[in-house]
Parts: sequence; structure tokens; C-alpha cells
Amino acid sequence: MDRLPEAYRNQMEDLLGEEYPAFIRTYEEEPLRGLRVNTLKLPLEEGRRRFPFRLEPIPWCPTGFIYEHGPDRPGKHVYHAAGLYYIQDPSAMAPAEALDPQPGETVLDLCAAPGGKSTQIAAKMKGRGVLVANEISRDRRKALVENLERCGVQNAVILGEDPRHLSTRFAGWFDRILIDAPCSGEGMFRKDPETRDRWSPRSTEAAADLQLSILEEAAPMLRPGGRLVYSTCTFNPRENEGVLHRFLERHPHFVPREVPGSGHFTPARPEWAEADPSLKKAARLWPHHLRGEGHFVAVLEKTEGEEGARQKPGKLPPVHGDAQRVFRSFVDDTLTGDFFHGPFTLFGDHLYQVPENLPSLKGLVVERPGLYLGQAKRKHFAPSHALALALTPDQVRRRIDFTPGEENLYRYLRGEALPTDGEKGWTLVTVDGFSLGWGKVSGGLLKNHYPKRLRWEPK
Ligand SMILES: C[S@@+](CC[C@H](N)C(=O)[O-])C[C@H]1O[C@@H](n2cnc3c(N)ncnc32)[C@H](O)[C@@H]1O
Repeated sequence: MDRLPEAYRNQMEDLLGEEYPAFIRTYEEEPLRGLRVNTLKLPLEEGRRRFPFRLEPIPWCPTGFIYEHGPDRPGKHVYHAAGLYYIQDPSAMAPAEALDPQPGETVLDLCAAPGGKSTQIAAKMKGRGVLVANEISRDRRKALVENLERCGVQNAVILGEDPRHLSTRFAGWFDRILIDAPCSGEGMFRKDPETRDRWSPRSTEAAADLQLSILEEAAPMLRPGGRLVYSTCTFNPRENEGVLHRFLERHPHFVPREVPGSGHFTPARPEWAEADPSLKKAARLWPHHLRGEGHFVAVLEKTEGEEGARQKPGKLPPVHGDAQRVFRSFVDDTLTGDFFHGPFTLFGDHLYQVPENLPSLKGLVVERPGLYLGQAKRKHFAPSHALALALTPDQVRRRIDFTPGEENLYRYLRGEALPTDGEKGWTLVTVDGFSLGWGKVSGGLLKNHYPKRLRWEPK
């Protein structure tokens, strides 16, 4: 607590008055740890039954649970590598619940890395519709790609753009948009001391201006009747209510709506920013009122505006005959059916299945135009790790299954080749029936294709 900036403590004392002592005491407590069952991979109840952790439900997120850090280390369990859950702060589960995306919709997560909310949105979309996950920072994008792939998401397009470059391209295109904005991070000081050390009153002003500019760019991309969720992990009313006030003054056709599940939260404080009382509908998540870190969530509905001109679908690089041939022969040899129908595109020799009717991506930073299937080499096809994680065991002809605790499983995760009497060819490696990665059998050996960057340390 002593390490909190003095200006910050004064600010919070002024805002909270009588509540301040209860608030400041939370800095002496350990932050809570949460995980969210990835229902793209397994039903909720099966997850609860199967995971060897003590789980307590999170009231505002049906798939979310608090676990006990220390005895349980879900981040180090092989089920994590299989994408069966995502580790996420309990409060951070609130914005995607408020967004409430539906299967078949078009959804934009504009500030997406490392992907906590994108993976949550994808699970709610059940593989149908299009999720555009955008992240401006190149470094942070790597984690976004990895997390979406590990969770087996098949309908995401991953972009790396400044929001300014997206607003005309996707005009009126999205049913729902999440802006989980870069912020001063006051709600994370307990968990992340670096954020605390970077904080200054000035940094909150800069964050507020940046958030407003991101909202301005997002506004035209939402269809009339669509829903926008703005969230931060800060308490600062210059951000939060202050930003919404400035935005709503310029965009009266955006109307604040009740945050679903708001009974678990505390109403926003429009009076702290001299904002319209309707902003009370937004929610504040306070660590002294609930079991989680600090967050702010607002739901806005766009009541009118330009109907999406349903842009003409863009053209993506075609797939030449050789690439088609090697992919087809891989499918015939390895899969039990024709599960990938395209449309397909080829970036270099990398083959992707892309969502239909996507506006043109030309000139944009495209990290993944769709599901990455693998590399179409001249004579053969090398399937991607993303494809392995998107497949279920019944979709492949050959697989080797391990159970947690089995030594050969850890040898596989460490990148070792394993002796096998299995049939020759690409083989899906699974744990308890959940895919982990590829191996290729030849000459009595399973050659290891678990990606080098993900390999576990030798014991
Ligand atoms: C709070 S984090 C997002 C966390 C993410 N939604 C999740 O759940 O894992 C905010 C993100 O906004 C990104 N960002 C920073 N400046 C931005 C800008 N000008 N436009 C859009 N995003 C920006 C940051 O790189 C950061 O990844």
C-alpha cells in the first residue's frame, strides 16, 4: 500500500470518502485468480468435473471460476496446453458477458491482445459468424494469435491495425464491438506493479484522450441497432464516465443500456465527471465490493446511423492448383471427412480457410485472414498447430492418446521423438481425447511436431 503513488491515494480518498478504508485494505490482500472453461472444447459441466482444481463459480460469468493459486497451478497443467480453459481475472470476464455475442454475428474486438475477451467471445459464437480480433501492438499480437489458436477458434480474422484504418473499411459491418481500451490501469495495481509505477495524473489524461479517439473510430463500424461495449481496468472518472460523457455529447444516437448482470456490480458515477445521469447504467467493479480486480463496463446501443452498405466481399489471393492438390491429398490421408470447405486463400505458401463475405483486407496488417491450415510445400502439405488444436479426435485417421501424468506425454511436450508401432503418417497427439499437436510416424518413431516455441522445459 505504501508503494501506491500519493496522488493516487489522495484521488481515491476524495472519490470514495467513507468507503476509502475498505478500498485501500484490499491492497493488503492477494489478488484472486480465475479461469474460464473453453466451451469450444468441452461442455461446462465436463470441465468442472474433469479439472483437478478447487473451483468456485464467478456469479457474473457462467463459465468462469475462481481457483486457489498455490496448490493449483492451472497455467502449468497439460489441459492448458490443450486449450480447455483460459486463465483470466474474474472481473475481466464481465465485458464479454455484457457484449453478449451470438453465433452467426459479426463481432469486432478492437483492442484484443492477449485475447482473454476474444477467446470468451469466440466461445459464445460457437464457431459461427466472424470475429475480427484487432491488436495494434506487434509484440502483443503474438500472444493473441497463440491464445486464439490454442483455444481452437476457427472463425477469427486477426488484424494488427490502428483503428483509424478500419473505420471506413468496415463501415456499418459489425453487430457488436468491444473496446477493452488501453487505460491507466488503476484497477490492476494490486496485480501488476509495473502499471502502478507508470501511473501519473497525466497518464490518465492521455489514456482518456486515446480512448475517446478509439471510440470515435469504432462508432461508424457498428450497424444501427448494434451493441458497443466500452471497458477499462481503471477507476479514473476522467477515463470511464468522463470519456463516455465526451463521446455521447457528440454521438447522441448512442444510448447507454443496462449492463447485463449489473446486480453483481455497482452503478457508475456520472456525477464524478459531470455527466448525464443515464450513465449510471454503466457498471463499476470495485475490489472491496466483489471478488476481483477493478473494472469499468458500459453498454451502448446505436439507435440510428448508416446501415452497413454490406461492402462487396474483398478478393483474397487465390490458391493455385499445386497447393490445392497437396492439401487435398493431406485431407484424404489424414482426416476422416472433408471438414474444410473454404473459401481458401494462400499468403506465400501458407494456406488459410477464410470467412465468407469478408470486406477487402488489402493494405491492412493481416496476421491471420482466417484459420491457418498449414504450409503447402511443393510436394507435400505440413499441417499447422492451429489445425491440430481445431480438430477433434474423431476427425483424424491416426492418433496417439495420453493421460496426464504419463511420462511419454511430457516427453512429447518437451519435443522428443517417441517410439511407436502406429501406422505411418500425420498423427494427432491428444490428452484424454483433447488435441495437443501433431506428430508424424515413420520407421517406428513418432517424429515430434509440437511447435518449438511452446515446448516444455526439460525436467
Ligand atoms: C486492456 S488491453 C486489452 C486486453 C484484451 N482485451 C484481453 O482481454 O486480453 C488494451 C490493448 O489496447 C492496445 N492499444 C494500445 N494503443 C491502442 C490504440 N491506439 N488503438 C487500439 N488499441 C490500442 C494495447 O496494445 C492493448 O493490447
